[in-house]
Amino acid sequence: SSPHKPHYHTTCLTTPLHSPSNPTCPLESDGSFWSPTPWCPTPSDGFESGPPDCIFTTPHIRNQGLSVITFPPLAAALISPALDDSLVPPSFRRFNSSSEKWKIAALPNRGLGLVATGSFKQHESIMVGFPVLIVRLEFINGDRYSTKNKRKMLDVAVGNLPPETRKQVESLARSNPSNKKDWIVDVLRTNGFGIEIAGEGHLALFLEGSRVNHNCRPNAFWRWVPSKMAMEVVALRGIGKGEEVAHSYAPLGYTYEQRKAVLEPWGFQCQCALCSASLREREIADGRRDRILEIYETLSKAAELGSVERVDQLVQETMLLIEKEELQPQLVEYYAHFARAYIEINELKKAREYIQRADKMWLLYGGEEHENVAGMAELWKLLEEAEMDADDD
Ligand SMILES: C[S@@+](CC[C@H](N)C(=O)[O-])C[C@H]1O[C@@H](n2cnc3c(N)ncnc32)[C@H](O)[C@@H]1O
Repeated sequence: SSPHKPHYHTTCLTTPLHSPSNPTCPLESDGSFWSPTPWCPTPSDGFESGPPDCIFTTPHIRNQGLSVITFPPLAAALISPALDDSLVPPSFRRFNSSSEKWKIAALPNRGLGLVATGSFKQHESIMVGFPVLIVRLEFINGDRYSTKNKRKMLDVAVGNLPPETRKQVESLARSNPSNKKDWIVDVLRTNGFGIEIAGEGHLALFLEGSRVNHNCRPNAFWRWVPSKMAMEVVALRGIGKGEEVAHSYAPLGYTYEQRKAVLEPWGFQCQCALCSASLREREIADGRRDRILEIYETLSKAAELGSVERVDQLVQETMLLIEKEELQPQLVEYYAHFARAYIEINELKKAREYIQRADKMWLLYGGEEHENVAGMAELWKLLEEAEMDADDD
């Protein structure tokens, strides 16, 4: 058989997404898959106690290779559902360049970015990308490793990648990082996407996906699809040919100051339309955003007081503010919140309607593997219990 063909047990392919590890999964020690053999620091490398983060590389996956620095069971949980390229549906393999409707182009004041070369409908998939480097967040941010050791391990992880991939990773480096020696940490901090593997935070680097710039009123969002080991950029609204595709690096709904604070690590002055609007316009937007949050908190109080009219009013006000601020993706959380309030005041028909809407939106935005499958199941259970109680009365 081909030396590049991964060896795997089919049981690994059914590893539940968020189970920390599958004891039948052989990947942790499977040298025929990881190449070179995974490397783990020991006390002689200055590493003290606890489970070490190891370096895993698979040089051929998805035609570009992947290096991972994390705990061994997490490396197995990351890769096992997505091991076999042939099991990945065509839409999740590398797009054939003739079918791509985007290009990477130079843009004023923000380096390179993604530009639509065709139009996209709302919720259409724009780009699918696979990670080339994934690093456990606490490996970078924590102090279990010295700066020197972190640098050494990151250099090895990148050095293990095929030359073409390595070159592309290097091209993501800024020309003026504050510390040139830590270029790869800088690349990860300014280009990495936060993903979770079995509940643990990691930074994932994508070659093309990392070129998507920030906009506070984005026309796109991205999601991590664990079973395909892929990130997908999806249109939030219709996008026309020639438009820049941008997502928000900051959580949607933040005020100007909050955005400024979270965007700080990227080291750029946000000049999106919302941030460079007049002070008056910014204050209006911030006022609405603050009010949305205030209602979120007030809603359960109104429900506690049992006032249906008040809950109705607050729900309507939130919907209006969300529309004005173009924060529709946030509705997914608000629908669930409205439903909880309506359950509390026994308005079960309304509660059911909002749970249905939340369910639909989670699927729309998060896909089948969205991060709140358990949360939604719990909400449905809550409703069904309330409905049974009501029937008993
Ligand atoms: C993930 S990269 C995006 C691709 C980047 N423009 C490039 O040329 O590789 C993030 C960096 O892009 C720049 N950037 C992204 N969005 C921006 C914006 N709205 N305004 C100015 N610079 C931006 C910043 O330098 C930021 O650190």
